[in-house]
Amino acid sequence: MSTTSTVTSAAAASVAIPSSQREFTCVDLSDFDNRRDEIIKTLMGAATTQGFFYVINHGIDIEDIRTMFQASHDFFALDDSIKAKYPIDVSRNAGWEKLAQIRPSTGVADLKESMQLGFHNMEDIWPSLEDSPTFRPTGEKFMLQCNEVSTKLLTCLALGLGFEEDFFTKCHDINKEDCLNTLRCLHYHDITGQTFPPEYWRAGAHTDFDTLTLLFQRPGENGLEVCPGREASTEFGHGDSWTPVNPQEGDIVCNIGDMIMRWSDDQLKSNFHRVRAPVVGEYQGPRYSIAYFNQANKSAVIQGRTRYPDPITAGEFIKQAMERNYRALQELKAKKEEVSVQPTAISTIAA
Ligand SMILES: O=C(O)CCC(=O)C(=O)O
Ligand SMILES: [Fe+2]
Repeated sequence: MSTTSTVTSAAAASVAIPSSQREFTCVDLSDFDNRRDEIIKTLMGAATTQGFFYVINHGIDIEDIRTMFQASHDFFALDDSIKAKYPIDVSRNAGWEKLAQIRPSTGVADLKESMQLGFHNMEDIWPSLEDSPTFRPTGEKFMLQCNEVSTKLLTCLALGLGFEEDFFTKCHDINKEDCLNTLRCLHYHDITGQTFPPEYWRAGAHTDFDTLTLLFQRPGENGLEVCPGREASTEFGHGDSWTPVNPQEGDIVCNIGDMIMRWSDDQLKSNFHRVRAPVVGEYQGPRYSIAYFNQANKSAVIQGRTRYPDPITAGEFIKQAMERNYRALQELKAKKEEVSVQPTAISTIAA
């Protein structure tokens, strides 16, 4: 398989991967209060270039991460008829979906299922203790832990950009009803022995709509790749150089999202990333990952200082991003009649 061919079609083959090795910065959060200036420097270096970095010594115990993965695994192991009791509600960006997220970079559904969880208005979406005894208590604890790490990072990003230290954290207030922070548990199905058409990915190339994503993955379950540089020269970066992101167990992979890229007048970089569908001969077993998306509260006003001085609420920002996605899918459908694109509400789920 060629690793140098240039693929420019939106439905680029997941097997033709121009790839390169890049080093990702490690942001060490240990001794946070005393090392804050050093942390800000390292973090800003990574966030203003690759937009992807590892966070270590973040304070979440590795056993807590394993416990969360186990709870996620156990939830996804339930029969679909049980999971379907908690269907995705796009207006709340919460609930369960399977083979339903279609991205404009592929035009076909990601090979995955996911369960999204928010902090408020979730009573009918958290799986009952009868259906899944561990999922809710484990998930709620884990979300608080992710929020603590996010608070440290958002504080450093605010200071690094020359804002007051609580500039971002006060807009990501999990105690407010309109908080949009979300935990997404992901399960990429076992595809052992299967070969898919080239446009199929576990997660098609995309940027996240949010401010900051914390991503957890398990050892040996790789596949995440990043294409640093929004200036990616081909459509969705498909023909550009992608780098595998393979963290050590317990490290958090963090990435900058579109919302904070605009807020920072493009200083912080939200970059394309994707998850490959492994091919026969590689490990094609299941892959589990967990993403915690920080998004500013719905009513928070995002206003840049130079390039994007026009104010926009976070709610409106996300609505516009979803509409852009929807339009892009419609255009793709019109352009490629042979690609079966059925944009449903789920095709617009955030990030
Ligand atoms: O599963 C992964 O590693 C990445 C998932 C992702 O990028 C997303 O859900 O936005
Ligand atoms: Fe993502």
